[in-house]
Amino acid sequence: MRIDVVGLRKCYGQVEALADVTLRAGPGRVLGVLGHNGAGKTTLVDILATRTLPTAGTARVCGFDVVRNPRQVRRVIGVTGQATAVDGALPGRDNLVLVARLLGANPRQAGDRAEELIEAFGLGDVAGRPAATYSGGLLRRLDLAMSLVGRPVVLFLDEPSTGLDPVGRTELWRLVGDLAADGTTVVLTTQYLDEADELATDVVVLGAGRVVASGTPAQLKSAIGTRTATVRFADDRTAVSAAGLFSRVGLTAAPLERQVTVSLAAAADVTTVVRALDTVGIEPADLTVAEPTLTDVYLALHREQGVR
Ligand SMILES: Nc1ncnc2c1ncn2[C@@H]1O[C@H](COP(=O)(O)OP(=O)(O)OP(=O)(O)O)[C@@H](O)[C@H]1O
Repeated sequence: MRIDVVGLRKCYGQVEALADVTLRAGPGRVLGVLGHNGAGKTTLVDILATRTLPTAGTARVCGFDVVRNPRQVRRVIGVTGQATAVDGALPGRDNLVLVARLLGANPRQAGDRAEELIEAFGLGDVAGRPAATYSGGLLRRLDLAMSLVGRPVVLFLDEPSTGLDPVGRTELWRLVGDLAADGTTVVLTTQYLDEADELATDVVVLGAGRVVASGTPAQLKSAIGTRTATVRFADDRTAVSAAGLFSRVGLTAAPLERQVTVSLAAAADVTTVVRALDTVGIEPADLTVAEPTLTDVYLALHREQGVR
């Protein structure tokens, strides 16, 4: 296992940031760590990245215990996120060379590694410019490249696409997907559920320092999420009366202008919707069924368990 956490607990004075967290991740997995502000995501990553010590429990990265072997842990991990490691006054190339030198490479090796990453991350045109002149997307790419200089096998990514435009996000997601395909284990902490939906092979949802749900996105969606049917009508008035009808037959329905969204919980399926309309002779203009997203899963957990 690349990441092996058992019964992890962390207290900051009276605050119990992590109560009892157990999780694992192997090579090539992208572990999405989700949870509200204060759920314990940063604390978990800080312990795994040896920035803070746990109060109890064990955490191993590539078999190295974070408390007993922090130096070995640091040698196999990369940390990236808010572009804090980038020196804006230096060109992108020099930032990469600097990191390589800090990791012990000689000038020639450092230059070679910088060129490899410049090429892999499409930074060739801007590598000679001070990083302060980069757009948000370029800066994120440089930050990610810098975290990969030492060829980490475990990479911690903190909200990697914050502030990126849709093209930048898609590009960054592709780069992360490629890393995982090459065997890197990625731990992704994010508030963006679509990001986790796109990237994560496994998800843990933290709530008040505990794991409140875990599994692959597909498992979570089928266990917790609810499919929805969206029915469109000719006009607002029909939509409102259809919504009332759905409620009377026990369906949860929300009208919005000419559209009604019906949640297809365990017992209900799309035929219940169609039959209900049929009994009163209402013709829908259109009907679509959508599979649940991670956002639906998260909101359901929030309702059921008060995930915070
Ligand atoms: N250095 C610290 N001293 C005291 N309390 C802390 C410290 N760091 C974190 N906490 C508390 O521990 C809890 C977990 O915080 P943590 O930052 O791990 O959550 P998070 O899920 O990363 O939140 P966010 O999404 O806001 O980053 C919170 O109640 C927080 O206030």
